Amino acid sequence: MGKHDEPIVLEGIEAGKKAAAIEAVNALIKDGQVIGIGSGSTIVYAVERIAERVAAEKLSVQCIPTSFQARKLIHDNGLILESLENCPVIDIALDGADEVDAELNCIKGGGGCLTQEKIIASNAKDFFIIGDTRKKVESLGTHWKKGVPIEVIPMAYRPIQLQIEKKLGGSAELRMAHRKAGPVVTDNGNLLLDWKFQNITDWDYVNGVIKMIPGVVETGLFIHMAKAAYFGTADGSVSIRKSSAKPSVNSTALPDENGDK
Ligand SMILES: O=C(CO)[C@H](O)[C@H](O)COP(=O)(O)O
Repeated sequence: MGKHDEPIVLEGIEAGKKAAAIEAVNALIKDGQVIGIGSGSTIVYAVERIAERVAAEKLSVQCIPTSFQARKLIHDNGLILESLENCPVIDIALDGADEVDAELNCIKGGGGCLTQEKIIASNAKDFFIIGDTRKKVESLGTHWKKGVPIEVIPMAYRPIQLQIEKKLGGSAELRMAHRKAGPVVTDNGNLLLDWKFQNITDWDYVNGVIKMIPGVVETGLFIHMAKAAYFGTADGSVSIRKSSAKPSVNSTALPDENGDK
């Protein structure tokens, strides 16, 4: 690929993110909902579309952020900012992902916001992923080579690194900041390890092992949490990967292959 090709490729990826975000917001957002707002670059397109629909259709929705970035996004788009204190039950959470496997298990936390993202997703009646088609894989780790993000209490980062490597192999690297000396510090004042793994098939087991290590706050493994994932391509087409799990009573109806509910 020549250097002049790169902007075209990037434009295509952005077009895919935007297509997925718009399709999901059009299909899933309804008047009166409490909405969990994820973090990253794809969610920006979703929030912009929610704001457009709120203005055009006079929708009344309340938004709960998963990060400093999401909080500012909600504010900057003129949407109503809420909290889990006031709205402990969320109707729907929308978020990006770093990778999504065939069972809708996700790696999240590339942007370092995994803990609040998981709190919001786990308190939502339905959790949906949006992303460009690079994120759609059969098994985790196919394209995403940066590892599983893990948020840890600062004083414990070194023993946690050693325990993960001893119990599960691979390498757990402390995430370092760019344009600031030292490590990345999360919105919660903690540090991040990126665990580079090999040959993992049982993600539920792995998630449990990591979570049991004292000092681990949360992992970026979102196992059996998402109801569906919307993947967009550069030409604007969107495919939906749905969970095979039985929907809950309050669950949002999904379009079928023809786009019908
Ligand atoms: O988990 C996340 C942040 O913690 C993001 O949702 C994930 O990294 C995907 O980001 P993007 O939409 O920029 O590809």
